Amino acid sequence: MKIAMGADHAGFNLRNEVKAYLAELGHEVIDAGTDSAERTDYPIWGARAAHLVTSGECDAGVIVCGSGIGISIAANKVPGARCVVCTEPFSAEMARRHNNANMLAMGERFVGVDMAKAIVDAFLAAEFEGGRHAGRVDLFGRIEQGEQL
Ligand SMILES: O=C(CO)[C@H](O)[C@H](O)[C@H](O)COP(=O)(O)O
Repeated sequence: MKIAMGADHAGFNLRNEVKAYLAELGHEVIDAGTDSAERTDYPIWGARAAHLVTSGECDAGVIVCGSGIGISIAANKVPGARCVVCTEPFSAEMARRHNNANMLAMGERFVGVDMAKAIVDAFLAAEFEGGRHAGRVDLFGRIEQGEQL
């Protein structure tokens, strides 16, 4: 798969670990930055990674900040992004299966490297189930269009 990555300073080290892991697994990583551990603003990197996914350039995104929260909020402001913050693998699996999540966010201050790898594994292995979930995911798009459901 082609995977977009992004991180702020607080997610920089974990982003690098996960980036190397994804490459080991044979995935192609497009890194939206940041490029150093210098303090920066997470919305920039969450949005840049999200645009790589929603434009179709990448198949999925993995983004990291201190908690995963701020950068996921930023990613979800980009129409078409469905980003979830996960601290354990089962949430990552369910986010794919039921919500067709296309981006995963994690917090370097919350999860260690081994847990992050397990979360990524679960996220990438799971597939959207469609069926009753498809209409609900379609509603996300209608909300983005400004429709009041
Ligand atoms: O956005 C966050 C919290 O929702 C991230 O954890 C940021 O990485 C964090 O806020 C950065 O904090 P810092 O004190 O500037 O390192």
